[in-house]
Amino acid sequence: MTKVRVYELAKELKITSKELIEKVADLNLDINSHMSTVEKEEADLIKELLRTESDSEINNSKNTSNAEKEDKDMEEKNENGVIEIEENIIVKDLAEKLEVTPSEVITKLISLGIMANQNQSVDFDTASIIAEEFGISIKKSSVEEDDEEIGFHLDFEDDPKDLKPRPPIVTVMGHVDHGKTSLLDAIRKTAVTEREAGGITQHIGASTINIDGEKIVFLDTPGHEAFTTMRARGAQVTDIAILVVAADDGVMPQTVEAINHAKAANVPIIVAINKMDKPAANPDRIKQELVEYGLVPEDWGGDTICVPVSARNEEGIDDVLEMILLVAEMQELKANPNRKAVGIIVEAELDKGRGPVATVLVQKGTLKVGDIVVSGTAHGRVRAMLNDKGKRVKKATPSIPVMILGLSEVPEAGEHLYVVENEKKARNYTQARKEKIREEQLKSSQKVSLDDLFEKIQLGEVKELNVIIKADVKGSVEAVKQSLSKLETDEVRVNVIHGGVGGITESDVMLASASNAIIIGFNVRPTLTAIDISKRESVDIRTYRVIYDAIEDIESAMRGLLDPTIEEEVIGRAEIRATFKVPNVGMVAGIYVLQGKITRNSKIRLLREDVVIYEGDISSLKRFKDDAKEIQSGYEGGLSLENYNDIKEGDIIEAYILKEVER
Ligand SMILES: Nc1nc2c(ncn2[C@@H]2O[C@H](COP(=O)(O)OP(=O)(O)OP(=O)(O)O)[C@@H](O)[C@H]2O)c(=O)[nH]1
Repeated sequence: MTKVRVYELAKELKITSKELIEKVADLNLDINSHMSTVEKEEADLIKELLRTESDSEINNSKNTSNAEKEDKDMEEKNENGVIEIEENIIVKDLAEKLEVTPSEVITKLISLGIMANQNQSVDFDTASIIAEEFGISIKKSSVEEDDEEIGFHLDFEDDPKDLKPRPPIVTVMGHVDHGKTSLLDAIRKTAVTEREAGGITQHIGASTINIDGEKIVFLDTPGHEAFTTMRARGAQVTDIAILVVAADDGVMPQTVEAINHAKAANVPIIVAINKMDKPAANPDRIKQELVEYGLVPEDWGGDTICVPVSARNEEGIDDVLEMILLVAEMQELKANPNRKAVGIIVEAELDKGRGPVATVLVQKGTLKVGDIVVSGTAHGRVRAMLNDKGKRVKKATPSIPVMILGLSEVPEAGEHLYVVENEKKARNYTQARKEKIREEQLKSSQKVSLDDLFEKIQLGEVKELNVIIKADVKGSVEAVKQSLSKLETDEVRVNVIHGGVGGITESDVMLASASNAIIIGFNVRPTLTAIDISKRESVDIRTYRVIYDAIEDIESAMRGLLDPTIEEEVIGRAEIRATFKVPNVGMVAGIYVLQGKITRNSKIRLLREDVVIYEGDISSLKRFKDDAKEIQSGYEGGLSLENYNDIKEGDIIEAYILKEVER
């Protein structure tokens, strides 16, 4: 093996032999005079070592500012001072993480008998021994997946062996007045007495109750709206849905909506048959009705748990809680509490004194005071956390809701919250999110619409066309459902996910958005908020007067044969505030324009509770006594319809024009 004399090496390095011997004294190489020899391999390493040393001296003399250094410190270490490194790490990078020079690392490596230069990699075990030598602990960083959206590493899959059971998160849904709020109250009361310590419940959007040492988390906002809003943002927090049905009333439109929302989200349903104290209570009838919607009670051979309760008398509450725990157990709800936290915002607002506050349901990991977090375009350091009893807490484990203080702005409900390593990353993330939002506003959404259905089918992006049907009468809903289910081509089939009677509401639009569905209305119209939201969420709403037209449109769209058509554009809405009978004219409406404008030439629809009762033309439009071409929003006027007199106070006039559109 080739050997190299010390003096030759020193000469090459432009130092004296004595200096060389001093510099490598730590390496225990058994060299003491200029005539000593080292192996060629050792000589190379010494060269490397001394060169990197002089490099880093130059670097150090550049004098990094304190602020920069602090930033860097935060970047590398999490709050416990533990540094995360990958499975294999390049010596130079390891030195940087440990904040030492590469030569210091190489020296330690040589003393371990490992000959590696600064560009070679060492494995985790070696790195951890080296780190220990410098009094620093390191841990293996998990392989993180790209945050699909903007290429940030914010979340990662957990190793199944790290998962621990977590409490279930429950949402209470049901029809108006069937007792959702009362049931939640009764549950809280029961739980409070059982604990014997009555903390005053704070409204933070979700609450935790304790049953014999087991926790259950309830979302405070009953109803499926909040549930669907979150799902539309890609966040599913609910593990179990409690469907409240009043025993004296039965399955009602919102009960059906709730069933369909829960089914669309694949969330198990426990039915609470409420108001059992009422003489008219008839649980068997309720069960019969539930069967029609695919919920077959257990005692009838199905798998839907039905619990009779009286929220008013606090009866049956324990059974509900027991069933929740049972269903939760079957679901095997688990999360890894020992990692950077990921959560979902369930509520957020701007508090006058405290600034932006947000309630987070932790999904994975443990959220701690001091953590640096991002959520949508908001970021910040968690300054304080309050639990649902209003008590300050230092940490929150999976499923536990906490209100956090310290965000830069109010995040949106349904948005994810991630803990990140440092403020720099947090700022970069929110910046990227803001750019992404801008981009999204520019390009149209990916949601399905009849216009691009065929294209999406061809690209293989759509295999099922999800449809929501709303109509003025139940018969139409059924008729359309049946005709639509028959429409099927080789590539695509129609799937009616919800059908109901009444106008198209915000809740329908959110369900459509969450399920990538289109909405079809018969003789009904969307409410103003539903229109706004459909625009924001890019949900395609089609309204028809004749069932045949709808079937034909969808069929054509499925086959890519949708004609270039005439499309309507709604230009405004007005409310009828008074009606007058005018001799020789008929009924005249005193109107107030709510939105947009009404023009003399526009076509109109007369709506009563979002149901279309007449479609036609305007025969006269007036401002005070004069004929008017148009009336703008915020102004009053008079209007009469051509050949139609059945108008009432509170009716809505929707004005629209027809435009030819190219596809
Ligand atoms: N008799 C009887 N009445 C009940 C029971 N549960 C609720 N109620 C009554 O039913 C009415 C509606 O109850 P809520 O709890 O407000 O119903 P909800 O479903 O939350 O109603 P919304 O929030 O309006 O959708 C109230 O007058 C309650 O007092 C019950 O078990 N028995």
